[in-house]
Amino acid sequence: MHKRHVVCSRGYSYEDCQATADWLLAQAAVRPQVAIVCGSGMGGLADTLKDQVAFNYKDIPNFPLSTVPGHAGRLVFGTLKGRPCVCMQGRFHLYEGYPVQKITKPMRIFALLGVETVILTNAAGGLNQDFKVGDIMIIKDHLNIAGFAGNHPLVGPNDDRFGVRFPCMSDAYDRDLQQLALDVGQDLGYGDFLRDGVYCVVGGPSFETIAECRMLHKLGADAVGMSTVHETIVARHCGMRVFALSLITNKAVMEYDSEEKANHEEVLETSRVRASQLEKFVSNLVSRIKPSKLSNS
Ligand SMILES: O=P(O)(O)O[C@@H]1C[C@H](O)[C@@H](CO)O1
Ligand SMILES: Nc1nc2[nH]cnc2c(=O)[nH]1
Repeated sequence: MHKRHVVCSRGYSYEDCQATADWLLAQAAVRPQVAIVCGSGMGGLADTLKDQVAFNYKDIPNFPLSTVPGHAGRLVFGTLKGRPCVCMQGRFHLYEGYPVQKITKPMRIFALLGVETVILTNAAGGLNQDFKVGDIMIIKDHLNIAGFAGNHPLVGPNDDRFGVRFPCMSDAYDRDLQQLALDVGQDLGYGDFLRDGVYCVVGGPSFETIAECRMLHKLGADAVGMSTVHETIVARHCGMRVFALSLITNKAVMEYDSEEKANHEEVLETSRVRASQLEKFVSNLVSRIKPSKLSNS
């Protein structure tokens, strides 16, 4: 009981999430079916929403703040090809010093807004040697190594109003949405740079050593990044469908004689180069997702 009180008082309780959702519902007329989280340098996606109502994170009650270059810190409501959406122009990462419950709180707020589908995007380093910089990887599964050791967003008292104590994750990434994304990619002529694979989350903020990259690749990861997995787990816990993609912004350094060095500038530059194609890809995907219930917006 005492422990529950401590967790609630930190601002992650059902009531805290509901208060933020109610505040947003009172400010914005759009009732979003789809929530989109923009990865590093991919915030331009949010600018493509029509009839926008946008909030700076600092003005939203009980919302975290973005601290990373390439993450603007705005929540944008609007429509994408006529579909009501909400877009996070900037996300939160463990390395910013936030507890994992805080960086995933927006997922719970989205569920309370009535969102059915979450689309997560990220920048990631390519571990799969067949991948090239600029490839888009549809995430089919993840490795949550920190989660094995207890740094997991669902640690703590479970509130059944969100979801069950022991949620299944073998279906974390919706297979129908993966197939739909492949179809969309083919239709757009993106076949040459569309891949699928396993994403591994690490804590960051340092990029990986050569030995770490080799280890993660041997463990089955095709790409490595610092986000997305925690959001996926919480979104699934709340019953939302998840589609996620990685833009391969750099090749993970796997050889000791390599002169390459991972850096955030390259990440942002690759995102900039692929920005308009990513926007097209996500907006076409959104337009082809079938809502499970009719929206009143
Ligand atoms: O928010 P994402 O996962 O796209 O950001 C990645 C991981 C780090 O925040 C940053 C490193 O360049 O990009
Ligand atoms: N951990 C990690 N995150 C990234 N985000 C973009 N590229 C990378 C990378 O190489 N490693």
